Amino acid sequence: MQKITIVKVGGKVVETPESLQELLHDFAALQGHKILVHGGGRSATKIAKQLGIETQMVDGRRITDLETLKVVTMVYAGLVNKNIVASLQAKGVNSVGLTGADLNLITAIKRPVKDIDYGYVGDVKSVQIKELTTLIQRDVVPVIAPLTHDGKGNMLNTNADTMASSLASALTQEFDVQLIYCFEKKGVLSNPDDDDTVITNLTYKLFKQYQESGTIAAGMIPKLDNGFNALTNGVKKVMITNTQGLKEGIDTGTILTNES
Ligand SMILES: Nc1ncnc2c1ncn2[C@@H]1O[C@H](COP(=O)(O)OP(=O)(O)O)[C@@H](O)[C@H]1O
Ligand SMILES: CC(=O)N[C@@H](CCC(=O)OP(=O)(O)O)C(=O)O
Repeated sequence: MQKITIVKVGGKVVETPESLQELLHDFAALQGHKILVHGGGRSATKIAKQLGIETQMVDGRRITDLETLKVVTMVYAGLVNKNIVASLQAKGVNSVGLTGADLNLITAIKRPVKDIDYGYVGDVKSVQIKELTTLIQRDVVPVIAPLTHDGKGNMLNTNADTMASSLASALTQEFDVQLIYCFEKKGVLSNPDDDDTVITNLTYKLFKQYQESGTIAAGMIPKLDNGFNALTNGVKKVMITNTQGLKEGIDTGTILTNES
């Protein structure tokens, strides 16, 4: 089976031009088939503010009302995605920017309202990899924005970590998949205030213990849930790291493991 690397890059890296360029430089140097999934939550919040739209967050999660949906569609599928594609072209990487609506790649269901109404947020329903695989086999590098569609004509805002995990899981039908979550820290830390406390191998059991003690918190919880889901679904390797971890042949950061 051919190999593929899926890199997910988060909001803080995307938002700072220097760190984004460093990431794209390392991504461009990666050998073999690859996909970049990007976030951009912080950029969306900033542009919304400039447009006079206030961002509402509940427990760190965005409430996507109709006006916010317009903003995230413009920012994720437009500003962020196309700037990444242009930068990759400048580095000799022939890439194509896609959302989940393009090629009918990812359909989602609008999240049902329980205690909180998250608005136009999509929970992934299905991933169609046929057309994507054709592009990949032609050495095109897909750059994927965190948006899905509901099949009835509506775009939905979907968490970028979940998009990456769902894509990685679906692509195991055709490829040996490795998934790398790239963010601003060296990895998952056993002391969140000390960057030199990277947990090199993390089991699900240990993750839950750290979550219970509050050591692993906030955005790291859904990121790890998504990462372990991918591992369960047959993804060969899941790593959480910074841009350093992308450099060929270097295993830095945290590797998720099934062994206990
Ligand atoms: N134990 C931990 N180790 C590393 N980061 C942690 C930990 N606990 C919480 N975090 C937080 O998780 C955040 C990453 O989640 P998130 O902001 O969703 O990532 P992304 O930048 O990919 O969107 C980090 O910025 C960090 O503040
Ligand atoms: C539904 C949902 O959570 N959507 C996210 C999509 C962007 C994202 O995931 O960006 P980061 O990777 O930078 O956090 C949001 O709007 O914040």
